[in-house]
Amino acid sequence: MIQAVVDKVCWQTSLDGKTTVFKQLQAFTAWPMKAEFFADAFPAVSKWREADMKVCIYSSGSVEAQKLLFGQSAKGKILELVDGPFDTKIGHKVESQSYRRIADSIEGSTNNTLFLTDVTQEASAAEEADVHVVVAKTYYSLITSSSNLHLPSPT
Ligand SMILES: CSCCC(=O)C(=O)COP(=O)(O)O
Repeated sequence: MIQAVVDKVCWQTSLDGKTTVFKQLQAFTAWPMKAEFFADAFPAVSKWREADMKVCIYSSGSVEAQKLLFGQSAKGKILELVDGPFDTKIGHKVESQSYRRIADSIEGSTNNTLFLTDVTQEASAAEEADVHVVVAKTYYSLITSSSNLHLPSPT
C-alpha cells in the first residue's frame, strides 16, 4: 500500500502534476527551503501596496506550501504583503472561471487585474476572463526585473 502511494506521488511528480490533492502533500514535507526573490521584488510589492494596489499570489502550489515557502524567504515574510494566497481550491489556473472567482474574492474586477505567468495556457484562461496578462519568461530574459513591468495606474 505504502509503495503504491509512493509510486503515485513519483508519477505525479514526473508529470509536474497540478491536482489540488497532490499539491496538498507539499505542506507535509520537512521544508528546509527559503524562497529567493529578485532583489527589487520586496520594494516593488511594498510600493504597489502603498499605491493601494492589491497584490496576490495564485499558485498551483497549495496555500499551505506557499505559507511555508513565502513565509520564510531569505528577505522576509512576503506573505505579510499579499492580500491573498490562492491555490487551485479556487479553480485551476487554466480555467477562466478561477480568475473571476479571485477578482470577486478580493472585491476587484477582472479588467482591473494584472496576472503574471510563465504558462501560456494560464495566460489564455486569464485573458478569457478579461484579465490583463504578462507572460514572464525569466529564463529567456523577457522579464528580468519587476521594473520591466508597466503596471496600470491605481484607480
Ligand atoms: C508555492 S509552493 C510550490 C510551487 C508549486 O508546487 C508549483 O506547482 C508552482 O506552480 P505555479 O502555478 O506557481 O507556477
